[in-house]
Formats: sequence, structure tokens, C-alpha cells
Amino acid sequence: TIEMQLQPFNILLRNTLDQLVERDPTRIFAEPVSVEEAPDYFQVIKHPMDFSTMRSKVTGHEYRTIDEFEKDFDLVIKNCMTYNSKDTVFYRAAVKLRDMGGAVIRNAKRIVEKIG
Ligand SMILES: CCOC(=O)c1ccc2c(c1)NC(=O)[C@@H](C)N2
Repeated sequence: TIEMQLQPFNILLRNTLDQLVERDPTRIFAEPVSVEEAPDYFQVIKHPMDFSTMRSKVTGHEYRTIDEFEKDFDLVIKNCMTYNSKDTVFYRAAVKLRDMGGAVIRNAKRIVEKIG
């Protein structure tokens, strides 16, 4: 298939990310976890990811496919459900974001398939 033009694809990713950010009202996924917040975080989580990092990667054209973008979204969720125990607000927020964010990404994929 012909490569989808880069700029519209990046606008689609930015819009998709905005929708995911909207579904994190307490903004626990907005920025990288800091060592002050979780001193042992980087011993447990080898590949940290957050929405601000994803936004930089969109701006830097580091996502060539929507699957690469989805992989980082999945990482945000998986890291949170790995580091935080089930009975925490963090873990529960990750489950909620996984379920609501899944629909956002599926919709974005449909649009890419349609245009791409
Ligand atoms: C002000 C205290 O903030 C935190 O302890 C804190 C703040 C943000 C967090 C987090 C912990 N843990 C996480 O796993 C990811 C999702 N975000």
C-alpha cells in the first residue's frame, strides 16, 4: 500500500493521544514516574512510558505505524499494573484506562485502514 502521508498520520496520532489523556483525569499517566514518588520504580520497571514521552515521540515522528503507538500505550498500562498492587488507585486507574483507551485505539486503527 502507498505510505500514508506523514503529516496527516501524525495529526491522527496526536488526536488519538489527546483522547487517551482525557481518560486519565487524575493525570497519573501524564508524566514519567519520578524516583521521589517511587524510589524502587526503576529497579522494577525496565521500560518506563508515559503520555508526555509518547507526545514527544509523535512530534519526533518516531511512530511509523499505529501498532508502534499502541505498544507504548500498552506499556504505560502494563508498567502500572506491574508496579502497583491490585488494591491501589493506580492499578484500578490502569484497568479503567486499558478498557476505555482500547476503544479509542481501535477507532484510530479503523481510520488509518480507511485512509491508508
Ligand atoms: C505524589 C505521589 O505521586 C505518586 O506516588 C505517583 C504519581 C504518579 C504515578 C505513580 C505514583 N505510580 C505509577 O505507577 C504511575 C502510574 N504514576
